[in-house]
Amino acid sequence: MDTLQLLASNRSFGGWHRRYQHESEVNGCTMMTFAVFMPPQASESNRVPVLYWLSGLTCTDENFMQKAGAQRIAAELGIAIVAPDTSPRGEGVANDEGYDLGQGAGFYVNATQAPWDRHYRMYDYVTSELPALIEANFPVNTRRSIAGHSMGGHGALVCALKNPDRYLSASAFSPISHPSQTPWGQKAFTAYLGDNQEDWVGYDASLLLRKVKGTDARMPVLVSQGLADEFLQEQLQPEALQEAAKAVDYPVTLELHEHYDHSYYFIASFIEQHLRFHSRVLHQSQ
Ligand SMILES: N[C@@H](CCC(=O)N[C@@H](CSC=O)C(=O)NCC(=O)O)C(=O)O
Repeated sequence: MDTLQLLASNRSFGGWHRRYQHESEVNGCTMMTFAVFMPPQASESNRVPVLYWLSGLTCTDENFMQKAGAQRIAAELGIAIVAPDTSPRGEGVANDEGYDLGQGAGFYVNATQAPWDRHYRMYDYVTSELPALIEANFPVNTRRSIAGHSMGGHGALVCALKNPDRYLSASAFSPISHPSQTPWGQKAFTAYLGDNQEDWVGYDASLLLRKVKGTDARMPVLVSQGLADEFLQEQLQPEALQEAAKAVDYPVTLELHEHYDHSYYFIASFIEQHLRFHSRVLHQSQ
């Protein structure tokens, strides 16, 4: 545990919410931050499964933990939740004036373009470095699922689709479903990955889905989308994901909810459903 610096500790529903800072090798950053909710069932003799949560633009590890209201159900279900920051941060880490690029907007990709390629390797961080750190330092097992919101909902889908051996299920609230065709995604991918759109394919969930072959491993995917979401048409386009899933017969369930917007009020309303969805798979006997 000596590589982890404890920033905060709060008792919550019989378990613990804790924030940590550590040095990230893949991001070349001394101040990566993440939060963990450890349910009361967790112990060295009862290691629990983990849901990784990826947040959206402008977020840190704190938005989900403070606003989603996930702890009560995670405590009941015996699931740990790990919420990383949305980018590397600190002096010397490239940034942009816009809220949708740079610190707070890492898009969960490995950047290939200067100046971003020095620190922005959030895909490797989320799929490899962070799980290894969590599994070495906390009473968890290797049963993992992944979920997120907006930029993070899309990140969760990409991480899951590219690593069907590492995750058992995936879910997303209001994901940026087809980022290579929508403004937030195009801005970020151009900066992080360059102008050649062929280099974007591996980070676009709708395009990745279309590459799934009949014999490839599949996992259950749940997507929740509010119909009053202010970003729905311009940025999110869940129909692209739905059509791609249909084309390759992938088990994606898209649920549309009237009157709900893009905010954490929506996430808080349906997080219990998402946690129970993941729990069924995470606790399935092996
Ligand atoms: N212009 C807004 C945009 C930021 C925003 O809406 N962020 C969402 C995620 S959007 C997609 O990734 C968010 O989760 N915000 C944090 C929160 O706690 O609600 C702005 O700058 O506010």
